[in-house]
Amino acid sequence: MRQNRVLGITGKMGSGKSTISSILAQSYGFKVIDVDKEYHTLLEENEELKKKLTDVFGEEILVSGRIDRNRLRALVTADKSRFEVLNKITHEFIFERVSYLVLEVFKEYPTVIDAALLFEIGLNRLCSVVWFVETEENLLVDRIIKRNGWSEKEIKSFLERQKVLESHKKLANRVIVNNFDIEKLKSVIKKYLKEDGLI
Ligand SMILES: CC(C)(COP(=O)(O)OP(=O)(O)OC[C@H]1O[C@@H](n2cnc3c(N)ncnc32)[C@H](O)[C@@H]1O)[C@@H](O)C(=O)NCCC(=O)NCCS
Ligand SMILES: Nc1ncnc2c1ncn2[C@@H]1O[C@H](COP(=O)(O)OP(=O)(O)OP(=O)(O)O)[C@@H](O)[C@H]1O
Repeated sequence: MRQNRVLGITGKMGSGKSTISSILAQSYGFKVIDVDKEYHTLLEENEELKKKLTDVFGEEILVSGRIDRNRLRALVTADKSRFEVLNKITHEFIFERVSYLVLEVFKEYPTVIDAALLFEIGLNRLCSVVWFVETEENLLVDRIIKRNGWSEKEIKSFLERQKVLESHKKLANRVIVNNFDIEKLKSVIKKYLKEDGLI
């Protein structure tokens, strides 16, 4: 299933995956698959997924017939086992969608898969190289508060869920440290792209 020039970028929420993906798109012509966005589209458009989620979590996750992610988030952050059920249902759909994009839609292009849960979902199987992005915890929480406006409880719940990602660091081909400014990040990206034969 492996292809050339499919770069997986993973790491915790707010670590800088999207920032790196944008640099790769703008400066090096990569196509970007933002897995969170693809999943949000699936929630809007995939009737089978919607039905499975409402069967399990109830009609209370719907607002005007659409899945409301705020309601879903409140429901699962309050209960770990529900988070696991949510993952089990959604990851199958996500894998199918991203595989289609990589293997069909973007097959002629260098492509980035941006996903916090790259290894959990098994998307690493589509990648030729995987980079793990790492940012100091206090910088990370500040950036998420600024960007998402979430409560500290919600952030902690997600970061707790993402502790498992630390063990994925050793599964990646590289660790990118993103504690510095954007210019530093750009120069590191250029170096690693060359070394990994991606440009
Ligand atoms: C919990 C939900 C409802 C929250 O939705 P919301 O729009 O508020 O957040 P969003 O989807 O933008 O995710 C925010 C951040 O949390 C990360 N994240 C999302 N789901 C999970 C999860 N199950 N475990 C750990 N981190 C997650 C995302 O990668 C992102 O960094 C939603 O994320 C969800 O249904 N997740 C399950 C599907 C999934 O695993 N998506 C991640 C694909 S990488
Ligand atoms: N080197 C940096 N210097 C300053 N700000 C940065 C740097 N890298 C990323 N940021 C900022 O930190 C925030 C989080 O970065 P980004 O959105 O790229 O993370 P992410 O890993 O894609 O997060 P998520 O998985 O939640 O989507 C953004 O507001 C981004 O602009």
